[in-house]
Amino acid sequence: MTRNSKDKEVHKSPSVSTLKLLGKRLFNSNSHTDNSSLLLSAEQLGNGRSLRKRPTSPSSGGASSGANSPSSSAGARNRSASLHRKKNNVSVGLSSGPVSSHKSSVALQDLIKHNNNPYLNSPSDILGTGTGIASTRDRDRSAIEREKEKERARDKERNTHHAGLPQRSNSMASHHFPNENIIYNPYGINPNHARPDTAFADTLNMNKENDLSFYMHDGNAKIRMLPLPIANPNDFLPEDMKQYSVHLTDNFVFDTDNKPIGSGGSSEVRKVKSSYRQKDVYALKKLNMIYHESPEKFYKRCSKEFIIAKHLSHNVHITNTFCLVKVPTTTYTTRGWGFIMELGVKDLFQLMERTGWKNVPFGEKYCLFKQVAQGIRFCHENGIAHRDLKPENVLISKEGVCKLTDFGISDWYHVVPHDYTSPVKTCQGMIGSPPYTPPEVMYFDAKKHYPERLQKPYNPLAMDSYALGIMLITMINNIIPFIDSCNTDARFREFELSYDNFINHQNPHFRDKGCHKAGPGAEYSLARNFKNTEATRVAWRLADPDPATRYTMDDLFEDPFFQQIETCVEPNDDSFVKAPELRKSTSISDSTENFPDAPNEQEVSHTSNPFLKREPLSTKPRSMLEIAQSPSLKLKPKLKSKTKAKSHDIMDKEGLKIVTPKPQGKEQGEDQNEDKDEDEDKPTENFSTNVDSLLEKATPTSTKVDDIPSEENSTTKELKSMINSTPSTPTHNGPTPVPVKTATPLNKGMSDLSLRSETPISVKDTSAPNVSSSSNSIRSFGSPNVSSLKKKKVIHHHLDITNSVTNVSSVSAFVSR
Ligand SMILES: Nc1ncnc2c1ncn2[C@@H]1O[C@H](COP(=O)(O)OP(=O)(O)OP(=O)(O)O)[C@@H](O)[C@H]1O
Repeated sequence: MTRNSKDKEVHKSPSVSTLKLLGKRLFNSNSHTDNSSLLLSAEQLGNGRSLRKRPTSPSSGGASSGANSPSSSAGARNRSASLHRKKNNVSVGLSSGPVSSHKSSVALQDLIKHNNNPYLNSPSDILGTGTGIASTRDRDRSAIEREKEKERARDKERNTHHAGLPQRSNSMASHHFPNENIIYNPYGINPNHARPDTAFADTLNMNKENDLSFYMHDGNAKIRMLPLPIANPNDFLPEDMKQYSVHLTDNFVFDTDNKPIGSGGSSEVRKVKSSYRQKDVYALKKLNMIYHESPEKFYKRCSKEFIIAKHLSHNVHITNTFCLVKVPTTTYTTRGWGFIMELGVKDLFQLMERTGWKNVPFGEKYCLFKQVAQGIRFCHENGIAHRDLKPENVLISKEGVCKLTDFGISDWYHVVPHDYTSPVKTCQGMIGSPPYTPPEVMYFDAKKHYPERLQKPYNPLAMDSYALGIMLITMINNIIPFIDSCNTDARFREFELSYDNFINHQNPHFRDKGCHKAGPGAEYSLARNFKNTEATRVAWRLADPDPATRYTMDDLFEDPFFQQIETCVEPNDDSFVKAPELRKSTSISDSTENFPDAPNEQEVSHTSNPFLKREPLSTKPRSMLEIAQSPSLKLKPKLKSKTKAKSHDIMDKEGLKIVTPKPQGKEQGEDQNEDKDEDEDKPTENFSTNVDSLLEKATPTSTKVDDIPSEENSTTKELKSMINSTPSTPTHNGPTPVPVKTATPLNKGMSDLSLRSETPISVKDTSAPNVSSSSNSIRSFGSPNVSSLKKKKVIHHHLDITNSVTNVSSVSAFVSR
């Protein structure tokens, strides 16, 4: 397609020139994706990109719904996509071979060692001319040396250039996984050179881990912590999601190894354990405020993400999200909110960055791809568009099952959220993570200066299809195909051109609905490594630059190649994720006394979160969605006693294992089951201090409520009154907990709420010669939980991917998760 080129004057960032520097082979062994012949010299690299973690890039205003619902940006994170991309571009110039040391504190080394995966396709390769020239490691090294000085100068310039940018967010942070051979450095900024106002930069630097002051300030001494008191999550949740416990430390403790296991633009993920069973380990996604986000916006954004994640937490391909809790300031975290989630072993990006990924058979890659597709389809069937699909947001469970995560910019996509027959709500604004963000969304990137006429409302479902296509291309090629899916990127322009060429010269019906003729062959660089024109049809149709003709998820599931991909797991398999045991309830008086002070209707009226809107109840049987339409954010006084009584009830409707406390006066130890539980698993050490007292602890930089901007005064006062009413004595000092019911499987609880798709996905997975896996021999997972996936066909070992540049630490990190 040449449409973009015509419509838009190509704007090349000055930083693009720095991309034309170094190339490095990502994988250099003979494999089905052997790219050695495509390796380019530094001059040929153009704007090649390494395989790097992609930051999520909500627009400054968020992706608002189109004409239908312009307010849907309420929950969006304010991050500058263009800015990060510019920085990304700059960073690309530093390329080097694999570096094994994870302790390097030198900025340049960090960049160098994680930039060994440039694009391998030459611009001239687009129609198979194959002019790529291998770039030797020695050449790269010498080039790197030459670049060191240049990079220092560039860093200096960047620091100056971006200082004080109004929309700077935490997503600007440069996170470094110490054990990884690719840095998560979304803006290409060396952590050690990061501008001082990147509040969460280098949070994974172990040396700074215990330095609380690091968390308290950004470079301008602006505090990025929530002001006290921290709001009660229940005040932001619909009635049927209100929680028995809202404090992390009611039922969880931090993992003693105290290592972050992941980090994103607005969060940091750590392991937490059940207070009662050491073996029950979960992920705590600690949510961070982003720049210039008011506390109220933070609460609404996070509660929306939670509600969506919880809403979807009943499918084998969705990471279960259990609770939204208050998190205290500790040596591990700053105070705030966090999600208790199912723990993933790795994310897909971390698998793909391993050197052994190139040797993963096609069949296994397609299995992963199909699992992701099934997760996406499940989201769509449940009214949600993910909108930020990328390898980093696909977790792999210890059984090797793909699970989608990060619903931070996801949204209900129907005009009437709970009415799945209502039309699709279009969106506007720049969101997502390039290059997985499709071209129609990239038109909204302010830095690209596209004419407004190109900025048209887009279909959020088509975003997910496109991202899936780019993911498949990346999985097969081992590298992302381009930096941005827009015509400012030469490689994207080449892709568009080759798409048009293929249609014009080889398959004029390629874009026709139901056309399942072969896709592009080896003469097209982004098709070559597939070695299968059926597979290229799927990848290219999903990644169709034109959203009007792009494969929908239904189209994908009708594709014969897709249908015959064999997977390890069926979409309707039970996930059987063990829900955390909640024995201790948050203070009864805390929750009851908070309710009257919850935000009033008007305060939440501008949110796009349909759960927080009061709408007339439907006459249909009440699904969770419908129930959520009338959340009692402002409880009537009579609910006080109701809530109080509720704390003694079994609250398993969210699938959480709730152990109802005994009435006052009941002796501890009366219940044999509880004793047995604790005998079986060594009780985990718990905090002796209650969360509120931790939250209320004065810190050198704690924000005074009085200091909150006037626009937030009403909310602040309400929150203050909520938390100030919290007694100093925690609930768990009260009634003795008595286990009265075992865990209710989350999927069952949720299906009882009519949230399961009416039409369960039924894909007959049969072995196909052209996608057969070389690892079809059935092997045991060796996982204690393997029995829980009884229906699963164990045919792949998705986690068994070697990494020749892995150091000891990374191996242990891999195993320990
Ligand atoms: N439940 C989990 N178990 C294990 N690791 C996780 C879990 N959730 C997240 N992670 C890790 O943390 C990373 C960041 O998580 P996530 O994407 O949810 O954060 P975010 O702040 O929303 O990021 P983004 O910048 O993409 O919006 C993930 O890529 C993954 O590596």
